[in-house]
Amino acid sequence: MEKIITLNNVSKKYKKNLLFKDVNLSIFLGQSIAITGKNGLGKSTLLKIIAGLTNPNTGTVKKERKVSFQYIPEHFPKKKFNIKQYIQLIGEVDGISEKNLEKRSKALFEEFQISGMLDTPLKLLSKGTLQKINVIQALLNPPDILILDEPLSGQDSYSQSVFIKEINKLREQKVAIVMSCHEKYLIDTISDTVWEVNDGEVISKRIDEKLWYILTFIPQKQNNMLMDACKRFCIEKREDNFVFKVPSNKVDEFINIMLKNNWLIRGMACEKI
Ligand SMILES: Nc1ncnc2c1ncn2[C@@H]1O[C@H](COP(=O)(O)OP(=O)(O)OP(=O)(O)O)[C@@H](O)[C@H]1O
Repeated sequence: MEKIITLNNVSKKYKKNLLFKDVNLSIFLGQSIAITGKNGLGKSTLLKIIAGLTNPNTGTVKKERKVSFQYIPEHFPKKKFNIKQYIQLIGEVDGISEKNLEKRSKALFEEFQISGMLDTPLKLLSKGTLQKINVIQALLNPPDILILDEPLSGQDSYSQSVFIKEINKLREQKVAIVMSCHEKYLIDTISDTVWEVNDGEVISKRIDEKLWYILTFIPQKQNNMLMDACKRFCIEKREDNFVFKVPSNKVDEFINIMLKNNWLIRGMACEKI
């Protein structure tokens, strides 16, 4: 993998508040990094440093070559434009041809189910819809590095699944993804590396351990039979509760099948082996 960004001894503090010290990390094309950590420890600040929007107090962020960035902030600047005008403007700034922009944005509007609200001014949209516009904006013209601050905040579960699908397409195109994130299942689905911000340090971990989900379901109808998919993963039955152990790469599909077959989800936990 080609290295594109190197952080050398990066430290950041606001007045006496030291967020992190001597961070030495690299970003590679095609890598997908999730920045985790408790609220207020510096995840957004680290993203801004990588994007060149905030300077570190000490250390350097070295670009190994010319790279294109797309930074998606957590909060959206509420402009006077409506959705369509805003996306057209972004297309012009990015130099996307009119025809291409029309085709690509139409498909994304449909996918994110916002085709019916294209004339709505941005200032009237909910936070979740604004996040969708943010993500569409990034997908229109994939950069070398896509930086996302809390990309799923406010998004409904359907949009989350569209987002996951689109981000995985970008990973296939070797876009580097760096996002701050609290949702464990999202990290598991789209990240290969976690940077954990804690106690003034940023620790990098590869996600190479296999993750399993322990899921508890009960059937809604007494006569509902265990279908093949669940027979494979069932590890225990406690009264009406069936406990399943499912590998992370199968968990979405498994939950969908169960819900379609009228099972109710009662519990979910994660374990590493
Ligand atoms: N421009 C600034 N001036 C002064 N302090 C700041 C500034 N930006 C951030 N901070 C402080 O730095 C700390 C880290 O903020 P940051 O937004 O990076 O955290 P975070 O981990 O992204 O938080 P969250 O999970 O809540 O989004 C916070 O205490 C915040 O108040």
